[in-house]
Amino acid sequence: MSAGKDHASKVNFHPERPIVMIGAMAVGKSVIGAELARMLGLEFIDTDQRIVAKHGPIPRLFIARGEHYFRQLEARAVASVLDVAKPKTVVLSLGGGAVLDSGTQQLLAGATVVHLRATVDAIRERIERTTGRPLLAVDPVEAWTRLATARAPVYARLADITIDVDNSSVPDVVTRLIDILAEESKKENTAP
Ligand SMILES: Nc1ncnc2c1ncn2[C@@H]1O[C@H](COP(=O)(O)OP(=O)(O)O)[C@@H](O)[C@H]1O
Ligand SMILES: O=C(O)C1=C[C@@H](OP(=O)(O)O)[C@@H](O)[C@H](O)C1
Ligand SMILES: [Mg+2]
Repeated sequence: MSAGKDHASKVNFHPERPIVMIGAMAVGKSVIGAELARMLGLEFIDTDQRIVAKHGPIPRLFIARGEHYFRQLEARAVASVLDVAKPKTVVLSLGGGAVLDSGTQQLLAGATVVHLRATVDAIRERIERTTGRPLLAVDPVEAWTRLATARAPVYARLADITIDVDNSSVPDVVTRLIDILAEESKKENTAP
């Protein structure tokens, strides 16, 4: 048995709704979402990965078709998972800007939404060295700060759970998150 299943069975946590990871660019939605899914024995879906698999790299899409087109693909990718009669209990990681779509915002009401939150200092190195995010192509630290600040109220409004990820390893964040999810689900199940 994997360590993941072991931990999950110890906390006896079986989610009833999809778990959706939101937050600013590079905070860890993709890697933490994937690890959370592995630990819980659930399917993992990343909307950006789905778009790239079907349409090619995001920077090229932004240049060839524009950001608006990308946002339509993104909203459709979210809807294909959440806008169905009985959404599967998957872990779904979104891109940082996906939550700006009003249809996506409505669909998130049927999910457990996890907001991963980081300060710019904690992720400065990541956004300076990585490529592949067209919105961070020029002056990444300034661009990240501007977008993260503008979107922060949306993340806060949509989140059921907010986790500060600064100075925490991926396994640490996942362990904390599973404990919180299990605790929340216990509260829901024992509520009068
Ligand atoms: N808690 C963490 N500790 C160290 N590195 C991390 C952590 N979270 C994410 N990373 C790294 O930061 C980069 C961005 O992570 P990613 O999951 O792609 O972020 P997002 O999907 O939020 O944009 C990746 O290289 C990833 O391995
Ligand atoms: O915040 C954004 O607008 C974006 C975030 C990216 O995903 P990550 O948040 O996973 O980096 C990706 O969807 C695209 O480059 C646009
Ligand atoms: Mg990602």
